[in-house]
Amino acid sequence: MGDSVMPSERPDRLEEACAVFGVYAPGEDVARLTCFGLQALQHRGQESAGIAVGGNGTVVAYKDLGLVTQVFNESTLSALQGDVAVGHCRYSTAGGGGWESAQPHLSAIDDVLIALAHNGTLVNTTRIRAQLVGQGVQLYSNTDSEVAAKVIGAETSRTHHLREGIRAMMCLLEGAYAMVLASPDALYAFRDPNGIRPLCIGRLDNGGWVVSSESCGLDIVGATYLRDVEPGEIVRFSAEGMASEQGVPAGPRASCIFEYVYFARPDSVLDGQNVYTARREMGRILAAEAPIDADLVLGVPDSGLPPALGFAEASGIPYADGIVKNRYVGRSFIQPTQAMRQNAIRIKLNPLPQVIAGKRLVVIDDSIVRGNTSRKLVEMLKAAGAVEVHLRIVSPEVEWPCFFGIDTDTQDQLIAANMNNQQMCESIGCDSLAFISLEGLHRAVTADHPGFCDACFSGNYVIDIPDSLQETGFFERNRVTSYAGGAPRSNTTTEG
Ligand SMILES: O=P(O)(O)OC[C@H]1O[C@H](OP(=O)(O)OP(=O)(O)O)[C@H](O)[C@@H]1O
Ligand SMILES: NC(=O)CC[C@H](N)C(=O)O
Ligand code: SF4
Ligand SMILES: [Mg+2]
Repeated sequence: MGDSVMPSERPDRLEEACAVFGVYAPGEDVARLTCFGLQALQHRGQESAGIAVGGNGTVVAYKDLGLVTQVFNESTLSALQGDVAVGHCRYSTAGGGGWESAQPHLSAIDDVLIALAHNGTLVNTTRIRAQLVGQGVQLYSNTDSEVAAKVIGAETSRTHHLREGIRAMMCLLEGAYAMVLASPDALYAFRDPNGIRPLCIGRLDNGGWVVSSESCGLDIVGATYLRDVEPGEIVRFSAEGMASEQGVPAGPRASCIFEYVYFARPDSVLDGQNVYTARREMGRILAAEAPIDADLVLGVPDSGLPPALGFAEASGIPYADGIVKNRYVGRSFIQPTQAMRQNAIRIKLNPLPQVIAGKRLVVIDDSIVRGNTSRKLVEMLKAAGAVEVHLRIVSPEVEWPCFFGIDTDTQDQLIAANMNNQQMCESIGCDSLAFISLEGLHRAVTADHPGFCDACFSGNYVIDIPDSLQETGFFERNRVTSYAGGAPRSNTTTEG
């Protein structure tokens, strides 16, 4: 295997983040609860789904390619009986898209199995994978996540303590990880030292425990939100209750700010901040930062709707439903043919000429990555009779790739990394284009901690990006440079 992050076959648009879910609840149908949790988190990844259940001295798993409801039915669920379960929905960032890369990944500790589910991307697995192979450990996929599972297995075999195995993995592997792990009799949850991807804990009425990427996963199974897993923390749920320890020291806090803009569901609360409220506030702030004279404010469904409401409130321009979304078209469920791909947005979005004809529109979307969505959308809106289309985007320009669990493409594909505002406007065909400022975005998101990752906007990566990944992600001119908004630091390290 080469680099951890797939260098080729990137998607056309911003993609998702993966979901993890875990339950410890003896006496409950833990697989069924996990299946419901995964359905609430389906927006985070649609390539594969899997559930592993621990009990009776072992762990069994079932996983396949497809959506949760395609993979699981009554008979697959009823075969998964136990006290503890972990589940996963995947959007691949490392390794291929085949069955063997689907999660959870199993690992053997002598004759006992464990199952691991991972959201995030690890940036330094190449050398560690080679070491594992050298030790005779068999890996079945080329994903970063399976390397983590096998490190935990190998280190636990050596030390005879699962927590030591998890701790060793946390010391060895760098990058973003929110993970849940099932053993035959306990559930573990742990998060990288920077807390990049989200992970929260809830409690069932009967005393069971639930862990979920987003709090909307707790809501669907009737669990009460307790708190988020802390950066570097290992939490264990078992017959002795909940026990916490610091696996590795916490580093600078860098929770993904893009979760609030696009990835997470609006009804989720991440680290104390509700996503809907943050999105509405982003719209308000953008209205103050980039005012425009227009007749109507439209949001691009779904994630553009709350900020459009905020923009309308702050600007006094009436809000209107002018774009209809086909809710049965998934994010990456049915891949269109090449010819259809050009028009993919038409499958999903359709303007309402009855509302927009003859009107000057402000159109709010969450992000522009390659610019394909906005270009097609503006064309459709003008064909439907809009006289002016002013695009307002509630994230700053995406100019840098993400190496922490999101496919934001390589720098040469990012429109804002290649064009200035006027060129983007011409390329997209809009009458004006403005993005929220980075400072404005930070002001809209007030979580219970001060630290966010905003590297895809600022180029300020909290973890050094290995040379091998820089070669696939960055422009030549941006390699081996220092940046970080006036606080220069190297973004270069040699893996290994
Ligand atoms: O500039 P681009 O490369 O086109 O990417 C940006 C678009 O990608 C996302 O939408 P997407 O259609 O993926 O999903 P959504 O329906 O959840 O908004 C995002 O909401 C933007 O609309
Ligand atoms: N989006 C994610 O979190 C991906 C998890 C993991 N890196 C994989 O590719 O399977
Ligand atoms: S680089 Fe962007 S998308 Fe990736 S973790 Fe940081 S803020 Fe989130
Ligand atoms: Mg969109």
